[in-house]
Amino acid sequence: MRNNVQLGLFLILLTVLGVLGYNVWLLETTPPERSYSAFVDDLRADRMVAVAIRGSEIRGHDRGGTEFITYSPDITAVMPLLDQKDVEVKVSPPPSPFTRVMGLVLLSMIAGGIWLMFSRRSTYGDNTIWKDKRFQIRTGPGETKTFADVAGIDEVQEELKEIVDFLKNHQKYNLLGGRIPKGVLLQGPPGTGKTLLARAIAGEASVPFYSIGGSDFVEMFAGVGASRVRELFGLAKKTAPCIVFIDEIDAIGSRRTSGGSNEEREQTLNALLVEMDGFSSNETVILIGATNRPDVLDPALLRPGRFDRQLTVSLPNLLGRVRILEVHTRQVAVSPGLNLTLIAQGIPGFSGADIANLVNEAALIAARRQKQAVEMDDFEDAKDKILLGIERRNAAINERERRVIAYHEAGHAIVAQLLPETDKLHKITIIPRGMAMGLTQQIPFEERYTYSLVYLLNRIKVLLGGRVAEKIVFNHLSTGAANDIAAATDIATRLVCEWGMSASLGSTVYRHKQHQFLGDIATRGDFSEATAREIDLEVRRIITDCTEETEKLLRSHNRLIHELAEVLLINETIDAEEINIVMQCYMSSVGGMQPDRTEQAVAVPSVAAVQPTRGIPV
Ligand SMILES: Nc1ncnc2c1ncn2[C@@H]1O[C@H](COP(=O)(O)OP(=O)(O)OP(=O)(O)O)[C@@H](O)[C@H]1O
Ligand SMILES: [Zn+2]
Repeated sequence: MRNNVQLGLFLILLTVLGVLGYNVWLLETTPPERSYSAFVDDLRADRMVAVAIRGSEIRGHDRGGTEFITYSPDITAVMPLLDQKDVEVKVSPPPSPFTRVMGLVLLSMIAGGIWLMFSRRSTYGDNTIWKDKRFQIRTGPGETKTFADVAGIDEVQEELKEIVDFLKNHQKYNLLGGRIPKGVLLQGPPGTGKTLLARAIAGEASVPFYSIGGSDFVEMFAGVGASRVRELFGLAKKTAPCIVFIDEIDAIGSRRTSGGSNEEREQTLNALLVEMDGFSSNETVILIGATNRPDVLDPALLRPGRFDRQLTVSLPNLLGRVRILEVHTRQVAVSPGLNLTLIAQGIPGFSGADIANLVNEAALIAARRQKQAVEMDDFEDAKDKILLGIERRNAAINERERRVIAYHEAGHAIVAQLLPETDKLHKITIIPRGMAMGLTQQIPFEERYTYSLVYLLNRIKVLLGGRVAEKIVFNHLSTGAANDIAAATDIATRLVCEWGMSASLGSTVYRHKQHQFLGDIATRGDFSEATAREIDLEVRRIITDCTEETEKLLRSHNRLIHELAEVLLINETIDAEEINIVMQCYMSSVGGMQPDRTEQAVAVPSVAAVQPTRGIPV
């Protein structure tokens, strides 16, 4: 891949240099232009020595030795004058259309050549064995990934070790008559390492690896996909034991419809099923399919003897993220002070691919800063860049708006700091980034799978804290809190409808109209109009109560809002340590008041669906 890119760049450079060189040469060889009338005047005044005529172009030099070029509307008109003045005349034929066409043809051939080289070799480099542009298979003993490159998904990896053993010792299994599994379906969110796992299996077992995207099978023409399936498996069987990996298998494997709307895809799927049933156990071809949408797969694919192993690859937890960070920081120079656990804590919800990207981005930032090794602040900045977009330091924000933002963020931060069971504050900034004008970031301290009612209510209050602070200080409402309010409403709604935490509505699930529930969008029809009203009222009550409590809390710490906002206005970004200093100064001035941590936590199961706290944009 890298070689191709280099080659491509080299070719582009060559072309650019060529074009530049040609232009310079043209400039050098083209004498300064003289107007036609000036030329005729010179001719009449006997100042011409010799001219060369080509088409309408006249080049020549005068008695002073100066060269020039001019263009004549009608050469025959100047000929008598040239004759009369005894100027030496050379005539050559104008460039024929043929030469022009040849030039064009040559140029397009060069361009076409470059394009061909790119399109043929770009995706899979030297391992590509089918050079059809749309349909590429990568194979090769060159598979260098191993299980050492995969981290954070140990259970899945453990299951797959067995497959490696099948591939390595297939004779043993064949002798014993055991049936080797034919297909493994890896399902899970994007970027969690499904492709990587498949490659690592091939690498561990040192067998050929054929990789193809599901959508590559589906063509405009009926029958093409099916024949490609046969071709692929024909090839695989010849080189068994081997692994065939089909990414996005849902593109061909989704449920067949009775309407017969997509015949081509069905033919392809049928061919795949036939092939899977077809290969016998002494041809150890293991098919690995990957999908993020297992729910749409045709049940026929999941029957025993086909994809009989189904493994879920989920997003890594805290420890998993640390391990993945370890894998990816192996190739970069990192400073000894790097705390991977701290980094992993700050990136809940990141997939393996996100982490790989983060490490790369941090390394780039460190390089830009001329550092010898990647440090914590490089990671911090890389994370912000990925999560929130780039800093917009030059965004035109007037002074009053800046103040509003500072007080808004201070409001979020103070509520988070004063209430119990809230996520730890990580950073506050009033530098606009991406869509956000300012930001208060919190880090969930430990991996949370369940959330208490207190946590959820306090999270709503933290979200509302920005707007409430604005109201207290400026006595106005602004649109800056739109996202906060949406997030707060969402939590309140789910609290009532999904988690059965409302006192008046009780522990009942209400499939609320806007909520995606267990995969399908439920409609309001699941409960009565009266209940719907009650839900609305209850959600509103929660938000109103939380707003009132937040306001009470912030009003009683009015001075703290001003202090924190002033620090923010000066420093723009402050981290956890600095926030603590401001808090401590304030606390000791008011007599060591401690946050009230007496409320009782109520554990609630299965609330993992709450989005990880990724910061609260204004
Ligand atoms: N568990 C992991 N350990 C180490 N690296 C990982 C892991 N998961 C993902 N990565 C990194 O992310 C890259 C992309 O992951 P991969 O393509 O395997 O994800 P995927 O699950 O197949 O995604 P998709 O569903 O989008 O195809 C890998 O090449 C690797 O660098
Ligand atoms: Zn906000």
